[in-house]
Amino acid sequence: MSKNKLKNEKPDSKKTPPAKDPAMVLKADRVADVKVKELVKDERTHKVLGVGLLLLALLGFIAFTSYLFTWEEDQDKVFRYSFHLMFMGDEHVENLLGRSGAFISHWFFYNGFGLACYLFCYFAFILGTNFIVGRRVFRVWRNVKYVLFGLLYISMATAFVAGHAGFPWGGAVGNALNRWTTGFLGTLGTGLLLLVIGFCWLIWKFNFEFKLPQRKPKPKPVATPEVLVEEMAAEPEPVMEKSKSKKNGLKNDTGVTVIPPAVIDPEETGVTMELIEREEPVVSPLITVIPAAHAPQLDVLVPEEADGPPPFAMNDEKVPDLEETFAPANNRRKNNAPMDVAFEVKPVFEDEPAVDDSQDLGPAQPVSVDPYDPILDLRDYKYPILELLDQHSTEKVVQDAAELEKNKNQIIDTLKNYDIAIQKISATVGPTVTLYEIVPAAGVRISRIKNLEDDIALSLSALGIRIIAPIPGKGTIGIEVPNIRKSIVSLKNMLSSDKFQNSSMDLPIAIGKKIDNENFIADLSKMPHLLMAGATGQGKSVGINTLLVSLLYKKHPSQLKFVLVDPKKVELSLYKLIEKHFLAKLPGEEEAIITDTKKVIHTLNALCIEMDLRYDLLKEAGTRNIREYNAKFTQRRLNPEKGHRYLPFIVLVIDEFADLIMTAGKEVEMPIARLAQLARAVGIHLIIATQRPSVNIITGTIKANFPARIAFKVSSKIDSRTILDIGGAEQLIGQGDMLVSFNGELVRLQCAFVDTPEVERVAEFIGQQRGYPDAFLLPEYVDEKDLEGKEFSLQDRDPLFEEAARIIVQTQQGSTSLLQRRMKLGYNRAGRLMDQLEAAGIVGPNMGSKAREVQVKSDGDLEEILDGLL
Ligand SMILES: Nc1ncnc2c1ncn2[C@@H]1O[C@H](COP(=O)(O)OP(=O)(O)OP(=O)(O)O)[C@@H](O)[C@H]1O
Repeated sequence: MSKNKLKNEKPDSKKTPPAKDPAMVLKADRVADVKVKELVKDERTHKVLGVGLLLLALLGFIAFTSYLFTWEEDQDKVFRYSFHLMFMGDEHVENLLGRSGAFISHWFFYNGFGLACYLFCYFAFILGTNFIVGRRVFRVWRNVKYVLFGLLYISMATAFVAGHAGFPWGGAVGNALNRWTTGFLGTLGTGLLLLVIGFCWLIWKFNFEFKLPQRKPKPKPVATPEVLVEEMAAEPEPVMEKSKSKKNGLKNDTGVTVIPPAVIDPEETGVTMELIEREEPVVSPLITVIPAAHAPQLDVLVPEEADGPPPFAMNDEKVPDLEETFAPANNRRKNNAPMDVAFEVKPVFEDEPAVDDSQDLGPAQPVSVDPYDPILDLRDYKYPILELLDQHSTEKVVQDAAELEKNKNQIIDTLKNYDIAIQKISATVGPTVTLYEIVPAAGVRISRIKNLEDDIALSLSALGIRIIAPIPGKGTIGIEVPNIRKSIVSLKNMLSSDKFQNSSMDLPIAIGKKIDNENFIADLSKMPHLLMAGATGQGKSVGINTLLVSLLYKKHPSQLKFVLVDPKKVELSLYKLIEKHFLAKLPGEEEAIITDTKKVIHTLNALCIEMDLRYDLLKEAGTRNIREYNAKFTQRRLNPEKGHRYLPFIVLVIDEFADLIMTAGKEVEMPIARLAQLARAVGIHLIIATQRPSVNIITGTIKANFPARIAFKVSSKIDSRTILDIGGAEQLIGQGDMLVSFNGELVRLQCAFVDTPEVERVAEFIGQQRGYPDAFLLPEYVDEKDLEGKEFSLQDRDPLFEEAARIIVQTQQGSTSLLQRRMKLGYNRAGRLMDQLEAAGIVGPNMGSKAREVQVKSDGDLEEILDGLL
């Protein structure tokens, strides 16, 4: 004993007296406590426990089965020696598991539950499996209930059937239950009770259908229109049914509920799915892509168990098998610590295209219960088809095993240099970068890794490394490393995805793919405005085209209008082809795409007027937002005679914001800030892009009102902070590599790519169709300065004077806001008109909040007055 003590003592223990200080004792206790906790939590402990339980299940099974054949021979000895039998070396028993097998199985069978004892083996098996696999393959609580029920029912039933046989079929428990119940209900009653319980259990489990033979249906009377309407109302809308079926499963003809595989939650159902049951993985010469919804975790380090082709591809000519690929790694394993770390490559996610190329992409046309449908004006309008877009190179993500292996080792080695041990590392290969997700060994603080962020980045020193410590919502650390072979994300693929096709968003924009290759599709109307920045040549213009084309594929010209501001004069000029369908402009303007700063100011102010007008309309209609308003309007509950109209969404796009702020400063900033603050509810949304994300361009006022921001690669960490409030965008690798900050989350995406010729084809496709007679006209804006100093006289009266006079006399309402709405005017101009009408004697003086009195009562009188003014 004393030797052991000496062994455990540290070399310098002679110098340090044994710690008697209570604080130190406490501390030591805490350390021990922490160690025990870690040990309990450690996944290796769980695995060891799992193996132990499986062994127990197997041993129990062997002992019980052997007992069935040997109980007669061994029973005597067990009765005689009881548990001492196990320790009596000279006693021979017949049970395959020897004396302990004989005693334990006797105890379980004879004193316990008879045949039902096998349920204990079953329970040890499911617990063991759960521990080894590390998740709930079987639901424990449900199985506890089954086992308890089974123990009681089976033991009693077997005791009842076996009667007074020598073998303990139902064990002591079964016999006792049987005796009591037979005394209580009699033998017949007990038999019936057991039958009924068994039958009920089967019904509960399998839910049989009990059907009486169907009666011949009576011929239906011919449906009257009312009956038809009722039936239609009772029938769920097909679109609704589809979305419902996604969640809850779909009833088929046989009444069986079919749950799509992706919906089955193993946690929920206790069912695990195997790859074999599902569609074949998509195999390309470059890579095996397993759609994520179909793919459970795939551990590539177990090649013998991997079914089907390997998840890697090495190069175009040669696809070696996994054993070959990992041979050098395995050899190194003996003397290289990094190899001990579990390494897992996550399968690549792929969205299934929902439609074929030639399909019309318009949203499902809602069944209109109301005669008013905004799209009827251009009822023949065809949504652009996917064939107009190109597939850019291979879309398949390339997983290069050698590259993954090399990076993984470098990461492990680097972290080892900083004394950071790793428990597990997994890799998710995205289109441009691979995310290595690291689970640090127990006891390693994430904050330590965070502090070492710069050093680690330096040691890994590849261009574009970004460290995320910790990954939000997980206790892991992410290291993003650029791929040697990057893949382009074609907009075509994103637009054909199920997610985009079936989206019910108001303004869906396909932005790009996440690192796990999931399509990132957002609703601009929820964002509700977007700020984009990036140094020149990093993918901003492509990004803007991506957003615009996404919207063009999903919206009808009656539902959406763009206001395009392009100070560079070239970027957005392609869109002039769709002027009569999708563009908005100021009245009297030649060009819809605005390139001149002065006109930008006018347009922004006109948009502010449109916003105010829309708010008036919403208020009058008693609605809170554009959706409610338009719904009411299409139901014909709003009177167009009173100025109500269907409101399309308006998206303002400014391609180079820096130029505008430099030349016009506050004049541009103020209306933009106002729109950004208020325009969301009335369906006006802003997308603002800039090359120079400096603080004098993206001012506090602007930033505060643009919660959604996109950063392409920028030139400095400061720029990244200006746009995202955090560094990282300077580490991006360009060509559409981007960070999106939205809803408080920062996501790295590869922007979807759409080339200029594709945009041109889409614009031509739309442009050659019948459009509206003109672009959508914004309200007129008259600069205050232009009017200042002009003495009012009837000779200088507004060109709209006569029109205003007619409206006032026809409606007999002397209201300024009526003029604003009906004539799409700003408040100032409508006010001026009203003053002129007063001067001409058409309306009375201002009466505060009440409408003015209309002094001319008939059209005839008005014409006389107007003639007199000429
Ligand atoms: N999403 C993308 N995927 C692949 N390549 C891209 C992507 N976006 C941009 N690129 C490549 O980068 C080039 C420059 O992109 P883009 O013209 O959009 O840059 P920019 O930031 O708008 O530059 P500038 O500000 O000078 O107009 C493109 O011609 C294309 O080759």
